[in-house]
Amino acid sequence: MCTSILYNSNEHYFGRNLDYEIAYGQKIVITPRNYEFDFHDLPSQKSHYAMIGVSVVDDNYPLYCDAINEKGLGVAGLNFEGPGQYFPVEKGKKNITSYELIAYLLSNYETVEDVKQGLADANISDISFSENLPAAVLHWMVADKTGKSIVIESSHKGLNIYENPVNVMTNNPVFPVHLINLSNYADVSPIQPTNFLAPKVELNMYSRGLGTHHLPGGMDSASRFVKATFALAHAPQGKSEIENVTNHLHVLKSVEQAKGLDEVGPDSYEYTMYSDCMNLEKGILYCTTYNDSRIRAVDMHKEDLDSEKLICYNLFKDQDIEYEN
Ligand SMILES: C[C@H](CCC(=O)NCCS(=O)(=O)O)[C@H]1CC[C@H]2[C@@H]3CC[C@@H]4C[C@H](O)CC[C@]4(C)[C@H]3C[C@H](O)[C@]12C
Repeated sequence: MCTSILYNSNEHYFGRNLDYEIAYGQKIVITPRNYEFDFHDLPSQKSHYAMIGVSVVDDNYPLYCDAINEKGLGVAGLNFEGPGQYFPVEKGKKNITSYELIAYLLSNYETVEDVKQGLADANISDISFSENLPAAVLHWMVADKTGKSIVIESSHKGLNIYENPVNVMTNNPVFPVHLINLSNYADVSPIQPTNFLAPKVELNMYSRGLGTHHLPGGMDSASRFVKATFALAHAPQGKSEIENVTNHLHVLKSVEQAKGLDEVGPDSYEYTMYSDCMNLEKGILYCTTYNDSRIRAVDMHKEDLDSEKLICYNLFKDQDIEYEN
Protein backbone atom coordinates (compact mmCIF):
# COMPACT_ATOMS: atom_id res chain seq x y z
CA MET A 1 0.00 0.00 0.00
CA CYS A 2 1.05 3.53 -0.25
CA THR A 3 0.18 6.93 1.10
CA SER A 4 0.74 10.30 -0.59
CA ILE A 5 0.34 13.79 0.84
CA LEU A 6 0.63 17.45 -0.05
CA TYR A 7 1.87 19.42 2.98
CA ASN A 8 1.25 23.16 2.68
CA SER A 9 3.49 25.47 4.66
CA ASN A 10 5.10 28.71 3.44
CA GLU A 11 6.26 26.47 0.59
CA HIS A 12 4.60 23.28 -0.65
CA TYR A 13 5.82 19.71 -0.19
CA PHE A 14 4.55 16.68 -2.06
CA GLY A 15 5.57 13.10 -1.36
CA ARG A 16 4.62 9.57 -0.50
CA ASN A 17 5.38 6.33 1.27
CA LEU A 18 5.94 3.48 -1.14
CA ASP A 19 4.85 0.32 0.62
CA TYR A 20 5.45 -2.99 -1.09
CA GLU A 21 7.32 -6.25 -0.77
CA ILE A 22 9.22 -6.24 -4.07
CA ALA A 23 11.93 -3.72 -4.91
CA TYR A 24 11.91 -2.63 -8.53
CA GLY A 25 15.37 -1.06 -8.31
CA GLN A 26 14.05 2.47 -8.09
CA LYS A 27 16.47 5.37 -8.30
CA ILE A 28 16.23 9.12 -7.85
CA VAL A 29 15.99 10.28 -11.44
CA ILE A 30 16.17 13.71 -13.06
CA THR A 31 14.84 13.94 -16.59
CA PRO A 32 16.30 17.09 -18.15
CA ARG A 33 14.41 19.26 -20.65
CA ASN A 34 15.90 17.78 -23.79
CA TYR A 35 15.60 14.07 -23.07
CA GLU A 36 13.32 12.89 -25.86
CA PHE A 37 10.09 11.25 -24.71
CA ASP A 38 8.88 8.75 -27.24
CA PHE A 39 5.25 8.53 -26.12
CA HIS A 40 3.28 5.49 -27.28
CA ASP A 41 0.29 7.11 -28.99
CA LEU A 42 1.19 10.78 -28.75
CA PRO A 43 3.76 12.74 -30.73
CA SER A 44 7.22 12.23 -29.29
CA GLN A 45 8.48 15.24 -27.40
CA LYS A 46 11.99 16.57 -27.86
CA SER A 47 11.73 19.25 -25.21
CA HIS A 48 9.58 19.62 -22.12
CA TYR A 49 9.75 20.69 -18.48
CA ALA A 50 12.49 19.07 -16.44
CA MET A 51 11.42 16.69 -13.64
CA ILE A 52 12.81 14.88 -10.61
CA GLY A 53 11.38 11.89 -8.78
CA VAL A 54 11.69 8.24 -7.89
CA SER A 55 11.73 6.05 -10.94
CA VAL A 56 12.53 2.67 -12.39
CA VAL A 57 14.74 3.11 -15.45
CA ASP A 58 14.29 0.43 -18.08
CA ASP A 59 15.77 0.66 -21.57
CA ASN A 60 16.81 4.26 -20.76
CA TYR A 61 13.13 5.16 -20.14
CA PRO A 62 12.08 6.72 -16.79
CA LEU A 63 9.07 4.89 -15.34
CA TYR A 64 8.20 7.32 -12.55
CA CYS A 65 6.52 6.21 -9.33
CA ASP A 66 6.29 9.83 -8.12
CA ALA A 67 7.88 13.05 -9.35
CA ILE A 68 7.60 16.83 -9.62
CA ASN A 69 8.56 19.23 -12.39
CA GLU A 70 10.40 22.55 -12.44
CA LYS A 71 7.07 24.42 -12.46
CA GLY A 72 5.93 22.95 -9.15
CA LEU A 73 3.53 20.26 -10.33
CA GLY A 74 3.73 16.83 -8.65
CA VAL A 75 2.21 13.43 -9.51
CA ALA A 76 2.34 10.11 -7.63
CA GLY A 77 1.05 6.70 -8.72
CA LEU A 78 -0.45 4.40 -6.06
CA ASN A 79 -1.84 0.90 -6.37
CA PHE A 80 -5.51 0.69 -7.38
CA GLU A 81 -5.87 -3.04 -8.05
CA GLY A 82 -9.59 -3.90 -8.03
CA PRO A 83 -11.51 -0.79 -9.05
CA GLY A 84 -8.80 0.35 -11.48
CA GLN A 85 -9.34 -0.33 -15.16
CA TYR A 86 -7.63 0.88 -18.35
CA PHE A 87 -9.08 0.78 -21.86
CA PRO A 88 -7.93 -0.01 -25.39
CA VAL A 89 -6.60 2.90 -27.45
CA GLU A 90 -9.58 4.95 -28.60
CA LYS A 91 -9.55 6.98 -31.79
CA GLY A 92 -10.23 10.68 -31.33
CA LYS A 93 -9.05 10.67 -27.72
CA LYS A 94 -5.74 11.65 -26.17
CA ASN A 95 -4.41 8.14 -25.46
CA ILE A 96 -1.89 8.03 -22.63
CA THR A 97 -0.52 4.71 -21.37
CA SER A 98 -0.55 4.30 -17.60
CA TYR A 99 3.25 3.93 -17.43
CA GLU A 100 3.87 7.28 -19.17
CA LEU A 101 1.13 9.33 -17.48
CA ILE A 102 3.42 10.92 -14.88
CA ALA A 103 6.09 11.82 -17.44
CA TYR A 104 3.47 13.18 -19.85
CA LEU A 105 1.72 15.38 -17.26
CA LEU A 106 5.00 16.72 -15.85
CA SER A 107 6.38 17.37 -19.34
CA ASN A 108 3.49 19.61 -20.28
CA TYR A 109 1.58 21.08 -17.35
CA GLU A 110 2.21 23.59 -14.57
CA THR A 111 -0.87 23.36 -12.36
CA VAL A 112 -3.65 21.05 -11.26
CA GLU A 113 -6.06 23.17 -13.34
CA ASP A 114 -3.93 22.59 -16.47
CA VAL A 115 -3.99 18.84 -15.78
CA LYS A 116 -7.78 18.83 -15.42
CA GLN A 117 -8.14 20.56 -18.80
CA GLY A 118 -5.43 18.45 -20.40
CA LEU A 119 -7.18 15.23 -19.40
CA ALA A 120 -10.66 16.31 -20.50
CA ASP A 121 -10.41 14.19 -23.67
CA ALA A 122 -7.97 11.59 -22.36
CA ASN A 123 -8.08 7.82 -22.24
CA ILE A 124 -5.65 5.88 -20.04
CA SER A 125 -4.79 3.03 -22.38
CA ASP A 126 -4.17 -0.55 -21.31
CA ILE A 127 -0.75 -0.92 -22.91
CA SER A 128 2.18 -2.42 -20.99
CA PHE A 129 5.67 -0.99 -21.09
CA SER A 130 7.12 -4.45 -21.78
CA GLU A 131 6.48 -8.13 -21.15
CA ASN A 132 8.58 -7.93 -18.00
CA LEU A 133 6.78 -4.83 -16.77
CA PRO A 134 3.04 -5.33 -17.31
CA ALA A 135 0.82 -2.28 -16.75
CA ALA A 136 0.51 -1.61 -13.00
CA VAL A 137 -3.06 -0.79 -11.97
CA LEU A 138 -2.72 2.64 -10.39
CA HIS A 139 -4.56 5.82 -9.51
CA TRP A 140 -2.75 9.14 -9.20
CA MET A 141 -2.59 12.12 -6.88
CA VAL A 142 -1.65 15.40 -8.57
CA ALA A 143 -0.62 18.47 -6.57
CA ASP A 144 0.74 21.94 -7.28
CA LYS A 145 2.33 24.86 -5.47
CA THR A 146 -0.97 26.70 -5.09
CA GLY A 147 -1.61 24.06 -2.41
CA LYS A 148 -4.31 22.21 -4.35
CA SER A 149 -4.54 18.55 -5.26
CA ILE A 150 -6.75 16.19 -7.26
CA VAL A 151 -7.08 12.43 -7.71
CA ILE A 152 -7.23 10.71 -11.12
CA GLU A 153 -8.98 7.33 -11.24
CA SER A 154 -9.68 5.23 -14.31
CA SER A 155 -12.32 2.62 -13.49
CA HIS A 156 -15.17 0.83 -15.28
CA LYS A 157 -16.94 4.22 -15.24
CA GLY A 158 -14.14 5.76 -17.31
CA LEU A 159 -11.79 8.54 -16.26
CA ASN A 160 -12.74 10.38 -13.08
CA ILE A 161 -11.03 13.40 -11.59
CA TYR A 162 -11.82 14.35 -8.00
CA GLU A 163 -10.91 17.44 -6.00
CA ASN A 164 -8.89 16.38 -2.96
CA PRO A 165 -9.78 18.67 -0.06
CA VAL A 166 -7.66 16.73 2.45
CA ASN A 167 -4.51 16.44 0.28
CA VAL A 168 -4.10 12.75 1.19
CA MET A 169 -4.42 9.62 -0.88
CA THR A 170 -3.95 5.89 -0.19
CA ASN A 171 -5.23 2.83 -2.10
CA ASN A 172 -8.68 1.22 -2.40
CA PRO A 173 -11.57 1.82 -2.35
CA VAL A 174 -12.45 4.59 -4.82
CA PHE A 175 -11.53 8.07 -3.58
CA PRO A 176 -15.06 9.40 -2.77
CA VAL A 177 -15.56 6.52 -0.31
CA HIS A 178 -12.45 7.54 1.65
CA LEU A 179 -13.85 11.07 1.96
CA ILE A 180 -17.21 9.81 3.21
CA ASN A 181 -15.48 7.53 5.72
CA LEU A 182 -13.76 10.53 7.32
CA SER A 183 -17.08 11.58 8.87
CA ASN A 184 -16.90 8.51 11.10
CA TYR A 185 -13.84 10.06 12.75
CA ALA A 186 -14.95 13.71 12.86
CA ASP A 187 -14.52 13.84 16.64
CA VAL A 188 -10.91 12.64 16.67
CA SER A 189 -8.95 15.56 18.11
CA PRO A 190 -5.58 16.61 19.54
CA ILE A 191 -7.55 18.15 22.44
CA GLN A 192 -8.54 16.19 25.56
CA PRO A 193 -12.22 15.26 25.11
CA THR A 194 -15.17 16.57 27.08
CA ASN A 195 -17.03 13.86 28.90
CA PHE A 196 -20.30 13.52 27.00
CA LEU A 197 -20.45 9.83 27.87
CA ALA A 198 -21.81 10.17 31.40
CA PRO A 199 -21.72 13.90 32.16
CA LYS A 200 -22.70 13.49 35.83
CA VAL A 201 -19.81 11.13 36.46
CA GLU A 202 -16.33 12.50 36.95
CA LEU A 203 -14.08 10.47 34.64
CA ASN A 204 -10.44 9.96 35.46
CA MET A 205 -8.68 11.19 32.33
CA TYR A 206 -5.85 8.69 32.88
CA SER A 207 -3.78 9.71 29.86
CA ARG A 208 -2.89 12.56 27.59
CA GLY A 209 -4.04 12.23 23.98
CA LEU A 210 -7.45 10.73 24.74
CA GLY A 211 -8.89 12.78 21.88
CA THR A 212 -7.09 10.41 19.51
CA HIS A 213 -8.29 7.20 21.19
CA HIS A 214 -10.50 6.31 18.21
CA LEU A 215 -7.91 7.15 15.58
CA PRO A 216 -7.38 4.04 13.43
CA GLY A 217 -3.88 2.58 13.38
CA GLY A 218 -4.20 -0.31 10.92
CA MET A 219 -2.01 -0.91 7.89
CA ASP A 220 -5.08 -1.05 5.62
CA SER A 221 -5.72 1.77 3.17
CA ALA A 222 -8.88 3.08 4.89
CA SER A 223 -7.09 3.35 8.27
CA ARG A 224 -4.04 5.01 6.74
CA PHE A 225 -6.26 7.51 4.92
CA VAL A 226 -7.89 8.61 8.19
CA LYS A 227 -4.66 8.68 10.18
CA ALA A 228 -2.70 10.60 7.54
CA THR A 229 -5.57 13.08 7.14
CA PHE A 230 -5.52 13.74 10.90
CA ALA A 231 -1.73 14.04 11.06
CA LEU A 232 -1.57 16.35 8.04
CA ALA A 233 -4.45 18.56 9.14
CA HIS A 234 -2.72 19.21 12.47
CA ALA A 235 0.89 19.36 11.27
CA PRO A 236 2.44 22.68 12.33
CA GLN A 237 3.99 25.08 9.82
CA GLY A 238 7.77 24.94 9.88
CA LYS A 239 9.88 28.07 10.21
CA SER A 240 12.59 26.78 7.89
CA GLU A 241 13.12 24.31 5.07
CA ILE A 242 14.48 21.71 7.48
CA GLU A 243 11.49 22.08 9.79
CA ASN A 244 9.08 21.75 6.88
CA VAL A 245 10.79 18.63 5.53
CA THR A 246 10.83 17.17 9.05
CA ASN A 247 7.12 17.89 9.54
CA HIS A 248 6.24 16.41 6.15
CA LEU A 249 8.16 13.21 6.82
CA HIS A 250 6.58 12.84 10.27
CA VAL A 251 3.12 12.84 8.70
CA LEU A 252 4.26 10.03 6.41
CA LYS A 253 5.91 8.19 9.32
CA SER A 254 2.56 8.22 11.15
CA VAL A 255 1.34 5.67 8.57
CA GLU A 256 4.62 3.88 7.99
CA GLN A 257 4.58 0.08 7.75
CA ALA A 258 7.31 -1.80 9.60
CA LYS A 259 8.40 -5.22 8.37
CA GLY A 260 6.40 -8.11 9.79
CA LEU A 261 3.05 -6.33 10.22
CA ASP A 262 1.39 -6.73 6.83
CA GLU A 263 1.68 -10.27 5.49
CA VAL A 264 1.08 -10.65 1.76
CA GLY A 265 2.34 -14.23 1.30
CA PRO A 266 4.30 -16.94 3.05
CA ASP A 267 7.11 -15.14 4.86
CA SER A 268 6.51 -12.04 2.72
CA TYR A 269 5.59 -8.68 4.19
CA GLU A 270 4.76 -5.35 2.69
CA TYR A 271 6.76 -2.51 4.26
CA THR A 272 7.57 1.14 3.66
CA MET A 273 10.46 0.97 1.20
CA TYR A 274 10.92 4.72 1.01
CA SER A 275 9.31 8.02 2.03
CA ASP A 276 9.93 11.15 0.03
CA CYS A 277 9.25 14.85 0.28
CA MET A 278 9.62 17.06 -2.77
CA ASN A 279 9.70 20.84 -2.43
CA LEU A 280 7.47 22.10 -5.25
CA GLU A 281 9.06 25.57 -5.25
CA LYS A 282 12.70 24.51 -5.03
CA GLY A 283 12.79 21.27 -7.06
CA ILE A 284 14.54 19.38 -4.27
CA LEU A 285 13.73 15.74 -3.46
CA TYR A 286 14.34 14.58 0.13
CA CYS A 287 14.01 10.93 1.08
CA THR A 288 14.54 8.25 3.67
CA THR A 289 14.43 4.50 3.01
CA TYR A 290 13.56 1.51 5.20
CA ASN A 291 17.22 0.80 5.87
CA ASP A 292 18.43 4.37 5.98
CA SER A 293 16.63 6.87 8.18
CA ARG A 294 19.06 9.67 7.43
CA ILE A 295 17.41 12.25 5.17
CA ARG A 296 19.18 12.59 1.84
CA ALA A 297 18.47 15.23 -0.79
CA VAL A 298 18.92 15.78 -4.52
CA ASP A 299 18.43 19.27 -5.96
CA MET A 300 17.42 19.26 -9.64
CA HIS A 301 18.71 22.81 -10.11
CA LYS A 302 22.26 21.70 -9.35
CA GLU A 303 22.25 19.68 -12.59
CA ASP A 304 22.36 20.74 -16.23
CA LEU A 305 18.64 20.73 -16.92
CA ASP A 306 19.16 21.43 -20.63
CA SER A 307 20.89 18.12 -21.17
CA GLU A 308 19.44 15.12 -23.01
CA LYS A 309 20.54 12.38 -20.63
CA LEU A 310 18.85 10.98 -17.55
CA ILE A 311 20.65 11.76 -14.29
CA CYS A 312 20.38 8.99 -11.68
CA TYR A 313 21.23 8.75 -7.97
CA ASN A 314 20.99 5.69 -5.76
CA LEU A 315 17.86 5.54 -3.63
CA PHE A 316 18.47 2.48 -1.49
CA LYS A 317 21.44 2.70 0.84
CA ASP A 318 22.51 1.15 4.14
CA GLN A 319 21.69 2.51 7.57
CA ASP A 320 24.01 5.33 8.53
CA ILE A 321 24.35 5.37 12.33
CA GLU A 322 26.29 8.22 13.89
CA TYR A 323 28.30 6.56 16.68
CA GLU A 324 28.98 9.04 19.49
CA ASN A 325 31.86 7.12 21.03
C1 LIG B 1 4.15 -1.45 -6.31
C2 LIG B 1 3.87 0.05 -6.24
C3 LIG B 1 2.57 0.28 -5.51
C4 LIG B 1 2.72 -0.06 -4.08
C5 LIG B 1 1.37 -0.28 -3.50
O1 LIG B 1 0.49 0.54 -3.54
N1 LIG B 1 1.24 -1.48 -2.93
C6 LIG B 1 0.03 -1.84 -2.31
C7 LIG B 1 -0.47 -3.13 -2.86
S1 LIG B 1 -2.12 -3.28 -2.41
O2 LIG B 1 -2.85 -2.07 -2.76
O3 LIG B 1 -2.10 -3.49 -0.93
O4 LIG B 1 -2.62 -4.47 -3.12
C8 LIG B 1 3.73 0.69 -7.63
C9 LIG B 1 3.61 2.23 -7.51
C10 LIG B 1 4.21 2.81 -8.78
C11 LIG B 1 4.47 1.60 -9.65
C12 LIG B 1 5.47 1.73 -10.83
C13 LIG B 1 5.04 2.88 -11.74
C14 LIG B 1 5.92 2.96 -13.00
C15 LIG B 1 5.92 1.63 -13.76
C16 LIG B 1 4.54 1.38 -14.39
C17 LIG B 1 4.56 0.08 -15.22
O5 LIG B 1 3.25 -0.13 -15.68
C18 LIG B 1 4.95 -1.10 -14.33
C19 LIG B 1 6.29 -0.86 -13.67
C20 LIG B 1 6.36 0.45 -12.87
C21 LIG B 1 7.83 0.67 -12.50
C22 LIG B 1 5.46 0.40 -11.58
C23 LIG B 1 5.88 -0.76 -10.64
C24 LIG B 1 4.92 -0.82 -9.40
O6 LIG B 1 3.65 -1.21 -9.80
C25 LIG B 1 4.87 0.52 -8.65
C26 LIG B 1 6.24 0.76 -8.01
